[in-house]
Amino acid sequence: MFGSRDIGIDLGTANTLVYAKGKGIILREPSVVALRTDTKAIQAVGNDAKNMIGRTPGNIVAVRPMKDGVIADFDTTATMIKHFIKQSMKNGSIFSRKPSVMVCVPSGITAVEQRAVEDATKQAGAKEAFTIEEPFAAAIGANLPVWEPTGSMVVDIGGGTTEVAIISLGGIVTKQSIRVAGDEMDDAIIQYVKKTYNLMIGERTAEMLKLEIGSASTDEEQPEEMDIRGRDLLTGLPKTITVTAKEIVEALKDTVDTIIEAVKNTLEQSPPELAADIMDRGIVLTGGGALLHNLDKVLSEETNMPVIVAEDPLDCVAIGTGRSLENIHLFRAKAGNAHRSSQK
Ligand SMILES: Nc1ncnc2c1ncn2[C@@H]1O[C@H](COP(=O)(O)OP(=O)(O)OP(=O)(O)O)[C@@H](O)[C@H]1O
Repeated sequence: MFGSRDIGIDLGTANTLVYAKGKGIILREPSVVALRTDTKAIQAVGNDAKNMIGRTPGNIVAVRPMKDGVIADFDTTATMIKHFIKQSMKNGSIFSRKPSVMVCVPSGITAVEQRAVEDATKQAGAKEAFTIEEPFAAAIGANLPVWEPTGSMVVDIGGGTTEVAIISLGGIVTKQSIRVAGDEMDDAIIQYVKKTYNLMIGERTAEMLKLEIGSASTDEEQPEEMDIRGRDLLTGLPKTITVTAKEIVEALKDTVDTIIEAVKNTLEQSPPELAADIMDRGIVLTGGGALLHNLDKVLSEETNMPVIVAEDPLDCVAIGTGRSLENIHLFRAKAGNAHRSSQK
């Protein structure tokens, strides 16, 4: 049973979300931690820390401990998980007993890292902790019939990773995880502006360009252009330039092509029956990257499949993680099996 105080945590490379049954999303913060470089003491977590990115004095760094879709810095990740669990307990004031917690992790993490996330979650006050793979949680959150004998395909485009999976009968049949997603798009924009205009811009400006005028292909609906500020690499002085939507399409082309390639590869590995199911139901996009203008259209043209952007794509993983607790007995059984086989 999914108790009313149990929670699901989407431990994303860009954002961490906490979902509680009956309450919905009770916390949504960037996965960022600000630390002192000398003592490693935590200065800020979440929104407060994100505002410090690129603006910290020498003795403070704002880090994204999960930046590349894996846990790059475990201790900081553990501190972050604890901070968010404690904050949700305070916010929601719904935990009169210790909750069971399901944490969604990138599918590329190792068994050791998985165990470490579970330990950190327990240390933060959970009665029991489990992990779920990101594309599986995304599919549950997007209302796909994951437990049925029918093929569902989900493409979760987050900050650090794009996870593509075909699911049937409660399991992932075939999957691919690439470290190309929203962050890589921001990076591509930084490189484009640097090369074309000799202008250095920060990550946040690049992300703003992507959100405001970014697109996977050109069309009239998108705003035409946007003014941005950066540092002129020739003079060293601040400068403003105007970037057009067409230029951002060009900057994002390689990243978009890589994502399309991953989707095609996964489809190629799919058993034919499941491919036929997907043809009927369509490919479902989740994660913030799913919101890139025209990405669904381009992907549909390239695969000849219907492509649907899930409702609330940024929340699918968190919602699915929370809902998976309704089948907590299956996770308990799996954890028991893993424990027994490690003792053999
Ligand atoms: N409208 C939009 N257009 C394009 N990209 C967007 C849009 N809104 C958000 N994003 C991007 O989505 C990414 C964050 O998505 P999400 O919160 O799903 O990632 P995450 O779950 O934290 O990461 P991961 O799945 O890699 O662990 C960021 O790169 C952000 O810039």
